[in-house]
Amino acid sequence: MPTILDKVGGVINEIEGGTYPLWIWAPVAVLGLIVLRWLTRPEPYKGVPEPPCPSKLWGHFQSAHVTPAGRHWGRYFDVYGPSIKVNAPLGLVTADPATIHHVLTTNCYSYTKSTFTRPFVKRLIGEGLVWSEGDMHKLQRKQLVPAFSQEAVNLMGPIIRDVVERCSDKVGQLMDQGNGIVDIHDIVSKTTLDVFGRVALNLDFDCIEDGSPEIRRKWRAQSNTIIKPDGFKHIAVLRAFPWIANLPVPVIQAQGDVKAVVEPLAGDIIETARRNANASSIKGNDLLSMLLRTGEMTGNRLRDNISTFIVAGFDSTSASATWCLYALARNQRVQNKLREELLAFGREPTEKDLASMAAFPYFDAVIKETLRMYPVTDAERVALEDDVVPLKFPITKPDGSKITELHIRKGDSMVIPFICSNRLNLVWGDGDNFRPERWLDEKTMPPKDQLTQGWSNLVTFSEGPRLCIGVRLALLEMKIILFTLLRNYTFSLTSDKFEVNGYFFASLIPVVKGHEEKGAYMPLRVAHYEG
Ligand code: HEM
Repeated sequence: MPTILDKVGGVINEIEGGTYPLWIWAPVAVLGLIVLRWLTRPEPYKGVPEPPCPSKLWGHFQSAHVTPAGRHWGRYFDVYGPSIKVNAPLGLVTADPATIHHVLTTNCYSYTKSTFTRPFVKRLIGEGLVWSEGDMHKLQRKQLVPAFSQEAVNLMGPIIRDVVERCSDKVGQLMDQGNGIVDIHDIVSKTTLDVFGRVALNLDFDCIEDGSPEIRRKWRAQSNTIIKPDGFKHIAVLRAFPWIANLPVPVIQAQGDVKAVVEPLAGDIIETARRNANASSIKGNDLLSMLLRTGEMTGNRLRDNISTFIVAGFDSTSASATWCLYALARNQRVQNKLREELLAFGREPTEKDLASMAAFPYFDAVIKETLRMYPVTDAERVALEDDVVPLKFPITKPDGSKITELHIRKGDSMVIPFICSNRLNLVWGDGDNFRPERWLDEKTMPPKDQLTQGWSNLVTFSEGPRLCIGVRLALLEMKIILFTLLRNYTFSLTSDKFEVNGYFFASLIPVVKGHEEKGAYMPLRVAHYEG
């Protein structure tokens, strides 16, 4: 009985007027079908404006990398609106709130981190919550969420205060040693690393007193390698050929160095706890103790998540607090007004006071404005299936008609630069201005339907099922750091010409003009607050 393949082969043989064996015509037919499908595929993101490409060789990579964070895409959004299209592998670059909501919330599990981002995340922090996708993510999230409830986070308050008091004392010493100039980025990042040692593992890294040099040196080395002007080449090559991520190239594998230090520490503690105690007798308000008590997550998964919390939590929180102190140093009026409010409170605020912020309207506004202006990360996604995404801001075609939604094909990628979304001039009017007052009067805020739907209508902590799990912890820690330092010290710029720009690598790294060789650096003039 002739099969369908024999029949197709027969037809081809008839057309060709010859007789070809199956092993010749079958691959030719399959290849032909693939080429035909490829040639007739619909154009990705049809109708979306495509700004000129700055480099034939590097596309937008080089310019986006060497331009301070947000400015490369931001200036296109000012001209073309918040949806633009660029060459693969980036695809759609969007700050449109409706698209963002659809991708991050409504249809979150139909979009995954890209083939570039996932191996990078795995090397950096392991196969924990940030790395996981789909059902695995839902399960891990369910197991971990109780450890990040407001109640659980409030219990971490005393640990954070203890470390931050040490930080405040150290700032005084550094001030004396450095003629009043202190690298705020360095001391705040040591502080948050110490906080995370304690709140994640109940372990004292003692970074404030220059302990645990290995973790600090490795983190600094890897971020400073990537933010160098030619660091984009590593990223561009990895994006084009994601399989390279597995090669034993030092600059690539260095991205796993911090995990390599943290993981054995977490692994040892988990193993000791498993051997020595029954779960209910484990004491401590740190994340590991809490998770060991619930017993829902064990072994390597638990270890990878503890390592995830440290790496995802310490640098993002430290960068946010550092940018806040910088913004206050640039805006003395705001700093004075804020300090007045903090001192007027008259007693030590409890964790509850800090969580509600009802007593601190201006502090609340300053924190929101900092996290609007300086979101420390952004997102990339790849569609797992064909989809249609809505646009809040329709695209006007040359013939005057409007595009109100975009057709996405399986495999299409997109970039969501959070910093541009939070500063979109179309929405905020003066997106690049640090103006906490905008949060104090709802009438001066943009309409809600033009904003994203994450924490405080910002996308800083993402939104939807993958909203940052550590948001409450990050906010409490930031508030304790700022409250403590502003009560004791004043901060100002070192000179009128001081210029600092942010560059992305795992967080928003401050780089000072004229001191680029130092990498991450934020020198500020610090003095005791005399009252
Ligand atoms: C100001 C500080 C912080 C900012 C701005 C921030 C921002 C973010 C953002 C934007 C995401 C989503 C990433 C994505 O899906 O592509 C995220 C996820 C995450 N963050 Fe944070 N984060 C901060 C602090 C923290 C802290 C303190 C922790 C502590 C453990 C933490 C742990 C995580 C984890 C585990 C995820 C993955 C959540 C999931 O996929 O379900 N973050 N964070």
